[in-house]
Amino acid sequence: MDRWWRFKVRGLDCQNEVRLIKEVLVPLIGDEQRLSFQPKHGFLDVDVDSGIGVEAVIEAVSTTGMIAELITADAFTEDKAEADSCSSCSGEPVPAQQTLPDRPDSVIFKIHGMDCGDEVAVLKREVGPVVGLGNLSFDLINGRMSVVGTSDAVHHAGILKAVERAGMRAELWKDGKNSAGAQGEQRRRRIQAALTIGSGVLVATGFAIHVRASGLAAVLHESLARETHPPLLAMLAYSLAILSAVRYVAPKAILAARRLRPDMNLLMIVAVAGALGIGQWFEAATVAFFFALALALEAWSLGRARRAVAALMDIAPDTARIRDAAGVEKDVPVADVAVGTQVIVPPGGKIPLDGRVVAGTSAVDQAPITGESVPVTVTHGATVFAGTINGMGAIEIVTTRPASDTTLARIVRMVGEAQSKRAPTEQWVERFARIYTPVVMLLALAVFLVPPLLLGGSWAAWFYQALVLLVIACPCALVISTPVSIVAGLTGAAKQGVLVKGGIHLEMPARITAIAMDKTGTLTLGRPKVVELVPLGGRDELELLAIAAAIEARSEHPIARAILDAAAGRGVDVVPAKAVTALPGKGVVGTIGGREAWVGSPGYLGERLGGARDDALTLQLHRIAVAGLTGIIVGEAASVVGLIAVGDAVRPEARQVVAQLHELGIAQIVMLTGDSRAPAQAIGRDTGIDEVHAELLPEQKVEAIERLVAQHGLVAMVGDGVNDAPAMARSGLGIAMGAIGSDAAIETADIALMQDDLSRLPWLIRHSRATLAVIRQNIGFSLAIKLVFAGLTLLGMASLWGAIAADVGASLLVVLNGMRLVGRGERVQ
Ligand SMILES: Nc1ncnc2c1ncn2[C@@H]1O[C@H](COP(=O)(O)OP(=O)(O)OP(=O)(O)O)[C@@H](O)[C@H]1O
Ligand SMILES: [Zn+2]
Repeated sequence: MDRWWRFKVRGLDCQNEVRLIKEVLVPLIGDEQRLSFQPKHGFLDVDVDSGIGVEAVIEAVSTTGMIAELITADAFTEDKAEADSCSSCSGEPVPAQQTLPDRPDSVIFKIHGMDCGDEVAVLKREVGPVVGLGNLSFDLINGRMSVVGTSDAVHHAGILKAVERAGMRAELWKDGKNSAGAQGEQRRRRIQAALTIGSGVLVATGFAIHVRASGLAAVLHESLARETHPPLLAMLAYSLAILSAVRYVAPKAILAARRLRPDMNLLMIVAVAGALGIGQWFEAATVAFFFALALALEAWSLGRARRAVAALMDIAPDTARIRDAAGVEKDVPVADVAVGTQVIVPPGGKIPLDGRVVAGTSAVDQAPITGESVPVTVTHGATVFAGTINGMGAIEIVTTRPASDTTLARIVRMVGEAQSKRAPTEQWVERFARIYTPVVMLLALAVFLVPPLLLGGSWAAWFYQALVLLVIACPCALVISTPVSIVAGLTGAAKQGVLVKGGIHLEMPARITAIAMDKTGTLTLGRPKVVELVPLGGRDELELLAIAAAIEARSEHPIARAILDAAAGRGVDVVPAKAVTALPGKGVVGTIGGREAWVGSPGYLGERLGGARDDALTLQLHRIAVAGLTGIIVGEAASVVGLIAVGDAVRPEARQVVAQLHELGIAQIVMLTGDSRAPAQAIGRDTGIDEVHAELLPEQKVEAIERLVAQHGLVAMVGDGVNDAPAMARSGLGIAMGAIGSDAAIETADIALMQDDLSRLPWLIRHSRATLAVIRQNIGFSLAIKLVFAGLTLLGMASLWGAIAADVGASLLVVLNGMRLVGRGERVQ
């Protein structure tokens, strides 16, 4: 099996889809071994010898609603091409995952009534066939659904209809808070809340009348034997309570019944009807009320999570102060400010848009984005971000982004979308609930039939116990707890300047056993300086610098910047070289005055000189390496012009962070670098790194990651997200540092640390573990409550109202427990 077709499958991004594709393909080719998946990239590889044609694969995949596209007929050349293109590209690597709504050809709908994972599943079922499942993505927090590639109105109508079939209402998304739709949504929520409260009051009224007439014991479930009804007035109150409570439940229940997919709405309606059937008015009314309360609670908790994300967005002002053509200053809405507009930011004001400083100097507090409150000094040319707070100096900026696309707007959008990338525990809970509910329903049926038939129990009594079991079958607390905890965890992280791009990535840091770190810019500050100039072959220092700077003039490498700074510092006139080519991981070559010149690593020197040795040079290089510096060799044609020793300071927090990571149980911390062995090892010793891999070419970094993954399983790769993109993509979890100014880093990484500060790394691991702990507590607690009531029921000791009250109580507790994660970071610094 060495020849593969590789398909890019739109919509393939998690194990669920892998299963779907396997279901359709395995019967066609007979052997699962002939398929391999990389959900992270959306790749599906099919063995060429599996006896199936390309068309057949595409066709089969399309039946799942996803779209497969053949991208290459040979995985090996493709792998290499990918590594090459990423390592040699100087600027933007291809983002590993495209976030759907960023695509210009996508249309976004606001979906009214979409508040939980269930509804997303229904929408996928109804809308998926209309537009292709792969084109759909959901943002539960903001109630948004985006569809790729629908520009025509006919299609829109079809989508709106499909959403209606799913029992919800869609409208085109409009930015801005007060669209008619949002108001309608608010109105619906208010009505729902009012009906729920009304229902509660009516239950209490009915209860009071009922107790006065029949006594407390009779009301609370003692009256089964007697064929008495509550007083007429109490019956009226109970009926009204039930009607207002089921106003929003009944339509969903009917939908579920029609589709033969029993869900908790249907369950509740059946329980209420059953209780009425045996004359248990009080119980029927309490069940209806408490269930409405549980739904209101779910909507409220999601609303709170929504507001927490919206609060992030609110930190950017609505207006910007610009100077118009006549030179008059005026405030305009940020949405109307074009890119390239000059904006005035007063002292103490919030920066309205991303931009570059063109006048003034100030200290900017970036805490709203990075979570770090130490101000950053900005002057002419510095980049500033919407939502950050200007210090004491007035500055003027030229905007570089429209309001809808600022760094902050992207963060908010990504946190919103992160939610729809389901975490493993979330998927587990959903699968569990799908099995749990029907099983308990069957158990209820057994409880109803078995004791009266076989043991001579009373029909009415056991029918009642069966209803109790039906109520227990409702997985409310269980289903609500995980998404709420995850949204809270994502939001809490975002508030600390840690952008986690999916529920799935929020659980991973807790589980990693090894971390690979890039050296330059990650363990070191990434701002190398020229420490020493060693001219050789009769040249002087300035000649050496002039040649090196000429070659480096166009390079973006940190070493190039160091050399150019040194040249500028000594007043060297830099004439950029011609025909400059970067050799990733090795150096740079070009021509100066018609002669070839180069700058590069000792390894590259070896390549140039072939077998020839130069003892003086070797000695100098050794001396530089022992001092922990990086030796760069400058040459012209076949002769060496000199050496430049470059030093990059280790981050002050690096040592402590590595120690903390060890304490957290990360067994292996590995440094990957293109630099020479000696300086790399010096830094490794300084920081307490376990293992140093030096002199790696970019593609060797990828191989090193693959080896680590094979050895340790889940490995995180920490880098800058730009040069390290290929290695990050191969690791289980790509973490980019200092991402605030780099969109490429934000796009490629699974987790982006906005600040340029390593200490967020142990924080992230602790946060991830705290999130997992909360989720486990919640799952354990909800299941325990259910077990207790199931036991009580089998003993004939439970009551309907007790079961439902416990359910609602449990829901409330798990929601509150999950919400703790939003504010968690503020205490742990
Ligand atoms: N523009 C350049 N100028 C001079 N030397 C270079 C240049 N680019 C690469 N090199 C040489 O190649 C080596 C490896 O470069 P590479 O960019 O792979 O790693 P690095 O940035 O030094 O370290 P890290 O891998 O930790 O980021 C450098 O140490 C240097 O010796
Ligand atoms: Zn419930």
